[in-house]
This record gives sequence, structure tokens and C-alpha cells, in this order.
Amino acid sequence: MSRLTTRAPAKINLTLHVLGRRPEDGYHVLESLVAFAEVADGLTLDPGPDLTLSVAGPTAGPAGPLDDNLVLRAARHLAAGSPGLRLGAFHLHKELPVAAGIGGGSSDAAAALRLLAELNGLTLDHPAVVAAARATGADVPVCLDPRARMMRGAGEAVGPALGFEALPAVLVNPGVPVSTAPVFKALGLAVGQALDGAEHPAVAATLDAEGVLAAIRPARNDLEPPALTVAPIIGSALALLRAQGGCRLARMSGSGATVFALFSDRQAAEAAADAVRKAQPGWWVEATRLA
Ligand SMILES: C[C@@](CO)(OP(=O)(O)O)[C@H](O)COP(=O)(O)OP(=O)(O)OC[C@H]1O[C@@H](n2ccc(N)nc2=O)[C@H](O)[C@@H]1O
Ligand SMILES: Nc1ncnc2c1ncn2[C@@H]1O[C@H](COP(=O)(O)OP(=O)(O)O)[C@@H](O)[C@H]1O
Repeated sequence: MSRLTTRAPAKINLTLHVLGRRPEDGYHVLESLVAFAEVADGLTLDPGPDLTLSVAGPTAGPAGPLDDNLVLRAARHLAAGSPGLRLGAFHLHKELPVAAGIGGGSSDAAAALRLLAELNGLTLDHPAVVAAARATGADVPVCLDPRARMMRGAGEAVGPALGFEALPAVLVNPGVPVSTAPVFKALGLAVGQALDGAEHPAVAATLDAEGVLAAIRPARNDLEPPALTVAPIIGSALALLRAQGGCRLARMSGSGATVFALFSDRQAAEAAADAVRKAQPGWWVEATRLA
């Protein structure tokens, strides 16, 4: 079989409610509406006898040592659970900012599992594929089939694809890496503790873009306040997006520091992205659509 190719899109948490911290493993129980952007890393697999990885692209360095790369970790988990699995040489083109709340590494891991599943004739809901995704990271299951859906539990429970109308958006990362664990820690929840914030709104599959916006507006990202204490520059990024004409909603994704803003149309999003780039030439800024 010749080279297999896929894209690993940025994951955006349109909402992220923390319900508490579970006793089994101290992980936080979440309820999050997740969508995916057009901007992505690229992953290829050349089938062969050995599992290898090469990485290039603007954020290859910050992604860390090859041997720890989530692409290899996911592949090793799948190989361990699937004797005789066909493997090969992965090449990752790394575009997405790292430690950014957009799950770049998780999306790369999920992309690796997609390519190995394709090579080996496995479906994405095959128990070995699902187990490998869960073992690799909390965000990997939702990235396996990257379409907007609800994510629950610590990330292991993913709902059906919602298929809603794509939302014109701008993504902004202010250039400060933010690790996930310290942000959860800064929430200050004790193991076993529950939170009783307002319930997550229902998001129906049939909603148009206005409907999605209306549904998520009263929701929140509970990691935003603790992330702001870890990286106050997130506040500046949010303020800059909120000052742009046509900005309907601006919020942080995941544990930050990437923030997103929603617009009514692509033109308004492009204009806002241009203005943010002018104001902050060192920041990562992308006009995109989320679905
Ligand atoms: C916060 C979220 C929201 O989508 O995204 P990012 O900000 O990472 O993109 C995810 O829950 C992150 O998922 P992921 O980055 O895969 O997490 P993991 O590697 O499994 O865990 C990193 C650390 O985060 C904490 N963690 C993660 C998930 C969760 N539900 N509860 C937690 O407490 C744990 O301290 C864990 O050691
Ligand atoms: N393919 C990868 N891309 C990005 N980071 C990776 C990758 N593999 C391993 N990592 C490690 O995982 C950490 C979290 O990366 P990332 O997925 O970008 O975070 P986030 O989910 O917050 O956007 C990084 O600090 C990096 O050391």
C-alpha cells in the first residue's frame, strides 16, 4: 500500500464546564462542546516494517523529543493491543502552536490512529482503537473523528457528531505556552469535590450558526479564570478580539492560552484577523471556520 495522508485539525472547546474531580484518578469531570478548525498539522504514513517518526514545520521544535511524541505514543498503544499490527514511517508537519489549549498533540495522536486503522482495516470504533486513544490522552478520543460533538467524563465519553453549520471564527495564541496540569491545579478542587455551576445548555444537531451561538453564549469555559492567573496575557488577547467589529463572542479554548472569537461571516473574521495581526505581529492568528 502506498503513502496514507490525513490532517490533524486544531480542537476548539466552544464551552468547557468542570463538574468536579473524580475520586478514581483525580481527573476533572468535564462537559465540553468541541469543534474543529480548518487549520491543521499534516500527517503521512508510509507502510513498512518499523515504527518511525520524523517531524518538520514551524512548531516541530516546541513539540519536544521525537520519542515522546504523541504520534508514537498512540501507535505504541495500538500496537500493544493489536498483535501483528501493520506499522510504518510517520511524517508529521507541525503547524499548530504547542501547549496551546487546541489539542495539537492529541489531534496528531488521533490522526496516527486513523492512519493505522486505515492501513489495518480497523474501524474508528474498534475497541483496540478506542482503548489506544483513551490510553494516549484525555483529549484523544474526541479527536479520532474530528467533527463537532459533546465530550464528557474526563474526555473518554464522546457524543454523536452534531453536523452543525460551520462558524466563522478567529483563533489567537499570544505566544505563551501553557501546560494543562497547572491550570487544572489552579482551579483548586479537592479530589471527590463537585462543583454546581449552571447546567450546560443543550446543543441540537439541527442548529444553524445563529442557533449554536445562542446555545453556547450562556455557557462558559471554567478553566478561563485559573488560566488567567497562570498567563495574564490571555486577558489581553480576549480584550483585543472583543474590540474587533462584528465579534459576537470571545472565549478561551481548553486550558489556554489560545482564544477564539466568533463572527457572522468569513469577511468579518478575515478583517478582524488582519487587525489583530497588525496590533500584535508576534502572535499566531488564524481566520477559520469551526465545525
Ligand atoms: C483541557 C483540555 C480540554 O479539552 O484540553 P487542552 O487544554 O489540553 O487542549 C483537555 O481536557 C486536556 O486533555 P489532555 O491534554 O489530553 O490531557 P492529559 O494529557 O490526559 O492530562 C494532562 C493533565 O491534565 C489534567 N486533567 C486532564 C483532563 C481532565 N479531564 N482532568 C484533568 O485533571 C491531569 O492533571 C493530567 O495529568
Ligand atoms: N505531536 C505533538 N504536538 C505537540 N505537542 C506534543 C506532541 N507530542 C508530544 N507533545 C507534548 O505534549 C505537550 C502538550 O501539547 P499540545 O497537545 O500542543 O497541548 P494543548 O492540548 O494544550 O494544545 C507539549 O508540551 C509537548 O511536549
